[in-house]
Amino acid sequence: MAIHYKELGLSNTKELFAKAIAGGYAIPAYNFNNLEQLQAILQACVETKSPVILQVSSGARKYANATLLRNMAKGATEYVKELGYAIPIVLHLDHGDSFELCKDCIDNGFSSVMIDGSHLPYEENVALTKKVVEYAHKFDVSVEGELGVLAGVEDDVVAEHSSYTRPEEVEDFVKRTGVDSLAISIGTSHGAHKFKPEQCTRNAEGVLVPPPLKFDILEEIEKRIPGFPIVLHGSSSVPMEHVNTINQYGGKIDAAIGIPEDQLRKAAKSAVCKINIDSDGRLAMTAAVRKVLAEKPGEFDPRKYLGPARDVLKELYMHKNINVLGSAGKA
Ligand SMILES: O=C(CO)COP(=O)(O)O
Ligand SMILES: O=C[C@H](O)COP(=O)(O)O
Ligand SMILES: [Zn+2]
Ligand SMILES: [Zn+2]
Repeated sequence: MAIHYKELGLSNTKELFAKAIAGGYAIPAYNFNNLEQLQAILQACVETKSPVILQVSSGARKYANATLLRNMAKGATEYVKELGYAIPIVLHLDHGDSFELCKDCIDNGFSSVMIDGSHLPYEENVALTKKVVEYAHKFDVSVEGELGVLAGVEDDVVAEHSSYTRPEEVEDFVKRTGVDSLAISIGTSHGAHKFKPEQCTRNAEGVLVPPPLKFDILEEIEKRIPGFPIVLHGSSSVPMEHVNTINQYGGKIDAAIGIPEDQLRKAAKSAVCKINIDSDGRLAMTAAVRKVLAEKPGEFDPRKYLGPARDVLKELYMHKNINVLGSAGKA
């Protein structure tokens, strides 16, 4: 039996994106796979009064189970009320790769789906995206499409092979597919290794600074589809603090480089109204777990290491909402 997202108390992206573009901020899209990540996201967003997009990848869906996830999302809308403030919550499928997967999510309470046909030839991307939009819109579910390929996970080459979005395609794509938002490629990429050290310069403090995002392409896109909601994937900043903690306590993560916060702040002020962050949360949690386990080798109660990890994660998300995306106070 199908369940509509409104029965779960969720929102689609329509109004949230319109307000974010008009207000010059971006809505956080945070991935979750388990209870502690969900708690951290919701606590941070309630405390900062920020709307939130809960992102579920197909991998997360397999990991956590579709039925449990749907009930976690229902629980989320009740939990935020218990915490004292009913922020708008979107449940979004991240990187949907087929019509069937998108349909299954729509039938199971998702209020938004991404159909990622960016790796397909243009006409096939249009056809697949249009098919998802036609189904989704019958149920008032939002759809994110993508043009341009991000380096990294999307093409199996780490941070060197990307093809930027071609501005001359966006108007035709948006018109013919009917999508509600468009993910673009302007130099971000997935994971914790977005650039090679050789691509970076060093600032006065000796910190590696990667090449800037392609804001000229973003501007060109905005000119062609004024006021249309734009999405940035691969927007983790890879905080050195957490990478160093991981390495200090037995981990080994080399040459990790993310998107500097000032670049994201600049993007959030534009038509970019959804910013995807997953890796930073993974790093923060891993750092906290490693620290506790290293300092307390006798500890074997998962609450004693996942609890502190949840607190570090919450702090990270609060920082993003307040200081980077500008979504704090907008719920
Ligand atoms: O784009 C993302 C999820 O869709 C996450 O990107 P990061 O790997 O930079 O966190
Ligand atoms: O874009 C990818 C997201 O970070 C989700 O990653 P995942 O497929 O490992 O769950
Ligand atoms: Zn993609
Ligand atoms: Zn992504």
